[in-house]
Amino acid sequence: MKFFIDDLPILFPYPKIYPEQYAYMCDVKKCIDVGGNGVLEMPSGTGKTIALLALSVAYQMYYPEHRKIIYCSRTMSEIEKALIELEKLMDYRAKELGHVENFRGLGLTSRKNLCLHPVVGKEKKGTVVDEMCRRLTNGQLGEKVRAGEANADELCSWHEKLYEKDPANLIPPGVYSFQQLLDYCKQEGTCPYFTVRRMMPLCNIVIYSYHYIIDPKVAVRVSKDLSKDSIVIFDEAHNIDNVCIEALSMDIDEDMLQRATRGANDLSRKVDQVKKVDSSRLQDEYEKLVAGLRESDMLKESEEPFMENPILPSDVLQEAIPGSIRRAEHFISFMKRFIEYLKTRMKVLHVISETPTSFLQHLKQLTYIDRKPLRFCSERLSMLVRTLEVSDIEEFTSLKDIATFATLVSTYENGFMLILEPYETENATVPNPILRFTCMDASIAIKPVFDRFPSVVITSGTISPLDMYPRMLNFDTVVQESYAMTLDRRAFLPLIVTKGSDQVAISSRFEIRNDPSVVRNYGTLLMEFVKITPDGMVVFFPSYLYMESIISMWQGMGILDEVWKYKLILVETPDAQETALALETYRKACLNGRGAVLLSVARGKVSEGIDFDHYYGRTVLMIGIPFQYTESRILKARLEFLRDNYQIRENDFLSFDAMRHAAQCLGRVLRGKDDYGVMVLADRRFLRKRSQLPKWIAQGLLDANVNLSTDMAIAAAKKFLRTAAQPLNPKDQEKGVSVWNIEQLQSYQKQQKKINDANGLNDADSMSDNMDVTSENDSNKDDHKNDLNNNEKSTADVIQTTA
Ligand SMILES: Nc1ncnc2c1ncn2[C@@H]1O[C@H](COP(=O)(O)OP(=O)(O)OP(=O)(O)O)[C@@H](O)[C@H]1O
Ligand code: SF4
Repeated sequence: MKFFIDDLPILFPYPKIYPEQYAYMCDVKKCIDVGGNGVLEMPSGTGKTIALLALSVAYQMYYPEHRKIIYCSRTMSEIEKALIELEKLMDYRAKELGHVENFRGLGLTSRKNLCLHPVVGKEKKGTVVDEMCRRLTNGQLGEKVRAGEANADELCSWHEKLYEKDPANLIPPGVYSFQQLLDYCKQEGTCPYFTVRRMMPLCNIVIYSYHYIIDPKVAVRVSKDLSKDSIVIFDEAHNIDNVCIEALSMDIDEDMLQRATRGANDLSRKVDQVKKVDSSRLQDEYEKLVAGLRESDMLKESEEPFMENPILPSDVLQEAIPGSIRRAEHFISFMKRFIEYLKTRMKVLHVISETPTSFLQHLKQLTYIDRKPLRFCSERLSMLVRTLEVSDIEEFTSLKDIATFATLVSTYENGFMLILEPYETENATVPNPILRFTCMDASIAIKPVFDRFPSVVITSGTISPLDMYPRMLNFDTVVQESYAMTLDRRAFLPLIVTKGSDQVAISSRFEIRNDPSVVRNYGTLLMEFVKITPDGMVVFFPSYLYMESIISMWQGMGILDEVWKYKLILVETPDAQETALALETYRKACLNGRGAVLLSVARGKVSEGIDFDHYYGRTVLMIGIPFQYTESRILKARLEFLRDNYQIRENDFLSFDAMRHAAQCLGRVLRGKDDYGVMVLADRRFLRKRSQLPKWIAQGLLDANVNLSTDMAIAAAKKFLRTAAQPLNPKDQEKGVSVWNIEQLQSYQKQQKKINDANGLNDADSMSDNMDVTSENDSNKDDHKNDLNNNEKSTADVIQTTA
């Protein structure tokens, strides 16, 4: 279908468009036009991806600036999905335009997923693959090989092959899904990972994970050459604040310190060896440092440093490396002293929470280590590894982590905290200390993105309340919208169940969550829903610990035996492979008619990106509200920070966070307009939190369907499932309610134009007013009284799951 938004011709690869897609595209265009940021919440399964791609590609190809598109998503499967949609779009454009455009669209994922090396590619851990690859692509070694001084076998041939190709055309124009990229590179004998990395400045669109643009350690290497007028899109951005925080946080444990000591000793031995064989190398490095040269001045173009500076480029000191760490042996003993200091700090048996400033003061008192040289630790270590021409860099991973920590702790002050936890759990008696350097301010890591790129669109199916993101991430918006879902039939049935059939209130509140009557009522709810749900059903718990305890209680009550009669029971575990196996079995059981119920946790892998479309998910049951573990010290520190600095109250944040994850779980079962499903919110407290649901879910929640008991919910769901299972009437679609053909779209546009002319507005402006779109400001005026008391203690592993 071809249509215009203002003067921009859009080629849309489907014969029909959903009204919300059109409204969404108008708003995205508005953001790009005025060079501002947008926060947009679009219902699940309403074709957000293709709407974003169709609009941004049209924009890029039509206007002379040809602004590059940076599309960031969350998981590899989502990136792959976007690449496939992009391919579909470009095929359609070629058909409509009568020629294939000169367009290159590539996706980037980690080396682990793209490596073709027969040995490295088999490694399971991403960090190991990265380190091994760095050794095989070492720029210094490459030079020696080319000069005939080293054996070519020590390098990766897939990487070396790239040097034989035209650097401006390592891969011909086109859109490549990951599979197509791998196939092409296999055929050419080139490395897919570096093909994409090197072609990024020449791509029209790059689709990759947020980390590549947010995490300074990666962004400086991968995204530094992207042009400044690029259009940046963060899709599935409901967790973006956590990604920002993780980028600048790190944990140190005793094992890491031991390995760092070994690394420092090895490095020391290497220095001695080099001194004996070729002392001029170290002297040369020293002289360069005295002359004020920095690592960036010494690296050759094709060379990558051993480690990137973990801090934001704007925070890197533009000064010479301090004299005290210029000599290799001085630097190593400096690092050793720092590691020993950390080891003594770890011996404390009570929790310590301190600011970076007080940590540095204490460090100085005990060891005379100054802040300044600490700031240069990561760069200095990277230079030394280069000078020593070390190739077994895996040995120094922990030392690298300690250098990263040194640089971070000495650079950042506000918005950061150090928390030393001597015991893993509250009841543990054997110490297992962890020193956590935690960032509490998500706006720090994302600031360079907002500073550098004029248009940043943050979007997801669940980011209510929308004004929370601009506050937490500290940016201004030009558009902030939440779209309702247009439907020509009821496609989903949200139900709030607050009590069992015996009228006992149900809730996962800490005080009552293990009460046998509550557990039994939750069990009965599950049992009854299992009986009436066809095929697949997904159940979400607030945490692994609660899930385990409730499952064992259900087992004792005979509930699981009853469930078993109707469906296969599968459970998500923290182990990714086990969960993948459970999911595979689940799908098989849904396909062959046995039906299955998957017990999983909110914030877990299943809730964050697995789609249960059609018969894979007809009911989603949310047992309790997935609040974070409020006793976590990191969370407490962050809450305090948000309150003091961004005036976000603790309870507002906790309930926003819980509800975004609950909504994310609910959205799993509705994957398109022809899909249907029941969404059960089983907790008394959902009554008060109702207004915090995304607009599209709240819109489907009728007053008659809140505050239900189990039997009432079952009656409502039974009726709904019976009606929704009837075949779709194609005539319904022709009414122009939930889909528009071109005539319906044009007639809508004409009507809009008339209204606009009368009001003196432009098309896009009025779209929101007429599309049942709300500004979040008025949809979330909820009172969040006494919430802290109600917030629950779940488990620390919820936090781990999130990480
Ligand atoms: N106008 C349309 N007509 C028919 N199918 C469409 C249309 N737009 C999108 N689709 C299809 O609908 C499906 C769902 O789209 P998509 O996965 O992009 O949804 P989404 O909004 O990104 O969902 P989520 O954000 O929850 O992942 C896709 O298979 C897509 O190809
Ligand atoms: S260069 Fe490419 S193929 Fe070679 S080890 Fe690294 S990721 Fe693997």
